[in-house]
Amino acid sequence: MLTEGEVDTRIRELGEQISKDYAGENVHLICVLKGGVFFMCELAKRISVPVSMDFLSVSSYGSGTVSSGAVKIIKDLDEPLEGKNVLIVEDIIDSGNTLHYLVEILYKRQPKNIRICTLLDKPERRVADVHVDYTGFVIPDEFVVGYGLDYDQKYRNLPFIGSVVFDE
Ligand SMILES: O=P(O)(O)OC[C@H]1O[C@H](OP(=O)(O)OP(=O)(O)O)[C@H](O)[C@@H]1O
Ligand SMILES: Nc1nc2[nH]cnc2c(=O)[nH]1
Repeated sequence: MLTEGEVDTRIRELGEQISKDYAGENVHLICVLKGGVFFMCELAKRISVPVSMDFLSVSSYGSGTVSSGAVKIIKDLDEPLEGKNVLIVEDIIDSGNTLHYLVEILYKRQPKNIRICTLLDKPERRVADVHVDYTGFVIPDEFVVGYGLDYDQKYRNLPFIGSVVFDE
């Protein structure tokens, strides 16, 4: 769907935009594991203001076989967020549930502000409201892998974004 060159060029552009927007400030990048890790590392290299980084992992609350959409933190951040310019870095926003609930949880830690940067956005699938500040690419409703995104924990290491064709 997207070549390595297209992704790299877009990440460079996002880094430039973020560096302008945070000029004179620090930015605290938060990676949502595992998928966000490749994008965050590449993005961090393209940001010219001082950067700090932290990592968390979430899982969804299930109720029977149906998920409520809400998430819980299963690996928390190492550092407090109070007074920081927080930029959450994600590989993809799909239903929006992960970020909708995560932002709600993290705001309680009194950051100066929280913004969201995602490499990919599938707006057609949105069910929860999320304000996205930086988007790499808006993509159609197809299942994608690569650049951190997995299929059954595989293909995260592909340096491009591929669309998976499932057999009928
Ligand atoms: O907008 P949503 O519908 O909530 O989906 C987006 C979330 O799904 C993916 O994570 P996943 O749960 O696959 O975990 P992973 O990053 O460890 O693969 C992705 O990295 C986002 O965190
Ligand atoms: N790997 C992968 N994970 C997702 N999570 C939400 N949408 C997707 C997708 O298209 N691919």
